[in-house]
Amino acid sequence: MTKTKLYTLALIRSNSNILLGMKKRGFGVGRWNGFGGKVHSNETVLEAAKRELHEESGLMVNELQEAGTLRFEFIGETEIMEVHVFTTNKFEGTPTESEEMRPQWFPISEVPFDDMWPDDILWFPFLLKGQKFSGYFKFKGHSEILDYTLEPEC
Ligand SMILES: NNC(=O)c1cnc2ccc(F)cc2c1N
Repeated sequence: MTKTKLYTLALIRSNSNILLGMKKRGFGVGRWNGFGGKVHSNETVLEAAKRELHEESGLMVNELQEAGTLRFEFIGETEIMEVHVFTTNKFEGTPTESEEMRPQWFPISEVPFDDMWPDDILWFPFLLKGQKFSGYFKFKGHSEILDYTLEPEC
């Protein structure tokens, strides 16, 4: 019986740059990620996105734009990850390394897809165009996408 669990993912932009975090430990370690994590039972998805962003990067935001929704299935696991993706270019503070993440700005033209989750190169174009999206990815392990769907959402 599959169970869906809610997660957040925030991508922060500044002019022609995007902020990514090198995951220093745990799930996704060694990859450049957006900032996010699990949604707690006592908070909304938006509250969780703001909390996780601050915990992982030190940045504070008043508002986040909904960018899309991604669902991830991993072969052999019963949990479906439902990841709510947000973005903004309005933030306060300076990106600061945490125990989890080492933040770094990248020019949009130099996003290090080779060192990111393999789905990113597929949906980043929607994010960068401001086109909302919805995707589903079936993973075998953490690096092989067996199949996927990805479409624009109005
Ligand atoms: N910037 N992209 C991410 O942070 C990202 C992308 N894809 C994923 C797929 C499965 C998963 F468990 C996590 C991610 C993820 N953090």
